[in-house]
Amino acid sequence: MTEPHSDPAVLVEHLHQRYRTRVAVDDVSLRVDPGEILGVLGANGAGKTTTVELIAGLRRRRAHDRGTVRVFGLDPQRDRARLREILGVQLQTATLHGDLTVRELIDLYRTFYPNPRSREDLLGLVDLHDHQRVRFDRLSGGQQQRVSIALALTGRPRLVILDELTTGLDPRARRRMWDTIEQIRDEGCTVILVSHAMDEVERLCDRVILLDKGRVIASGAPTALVREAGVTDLEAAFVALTGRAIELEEESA
Ligand SMILES: Nc1ncnc2c1ncn2[C@@H]1O[C@H](COP(=O)(O)OP(=O)(O)OP(=O)(O)O)[C@@H](O)[C@H]1O
Repeated sequence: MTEPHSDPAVLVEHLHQRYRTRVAVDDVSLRVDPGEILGVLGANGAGKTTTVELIAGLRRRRAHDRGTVRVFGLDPQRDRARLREILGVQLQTATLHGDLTVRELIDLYRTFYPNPRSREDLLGLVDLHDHQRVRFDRLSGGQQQRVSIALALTGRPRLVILDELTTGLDPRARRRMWDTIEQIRDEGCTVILVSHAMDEVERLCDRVILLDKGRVIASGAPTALVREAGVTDLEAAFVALTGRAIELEEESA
């Protein structure tokens, strides 16, 4: 592979994160180039959420947590305010004001950014025009998830981090979200996608990293990983590389 020439969107070097005695992230290094979609794969407990939350500046680092993270040159710990202007995050545990309607939530988020997407645009991206006057806490789980994706995209982020983009969405909504991700990538947005869904990763991701017990055990284009593992699809490559199916819980250390 030739060396990319542009400055990286995300550069992670020798990242470690420990919770008491448990090592969650163990010497992870990765690079995401502008406009790329990077997939982060791994079994439950592999360290995916910890890694992306460190990139997003959402986990506190202590002196013994080694390694560096840069997002468009910013340090997520030190440059929080500037990072917030260029980063959109949809996380597994989004906590939103449940008593606001979809429309009110979007309008609220639009006030946080200097050049937000229009409400109409956001409702269209996640196909929620018909539910804009419904309170968030009255929506189905899948609809709530689509709202959190819209909110992540409100500020026209340069980097968006999506944790379990389409888990729990019906097939039509999944395809719609895939189109949305391709659309924002075409607009120049860089995407990190944490996923267990191999069809989604194969369709969307330029490259993937495979985490196992906090370490990167493989990385590359989905087709290259499949070829290297000598199998026919990414799911089989995952099993060949980790020795287990992606749905299985990692045993506690
Ligand atoms: N706040 C925390 N305190 C203590 N341990 C934690 C904490 N967050 C994560 N861990 C542990 O760190 C390890 C990595 O967790 P993480 O949530 O990053 O994994 P994951 O790959 O995102 O898993 P999943 O697919 O289940 O979301 C796990 O062993 C988990 O139990």
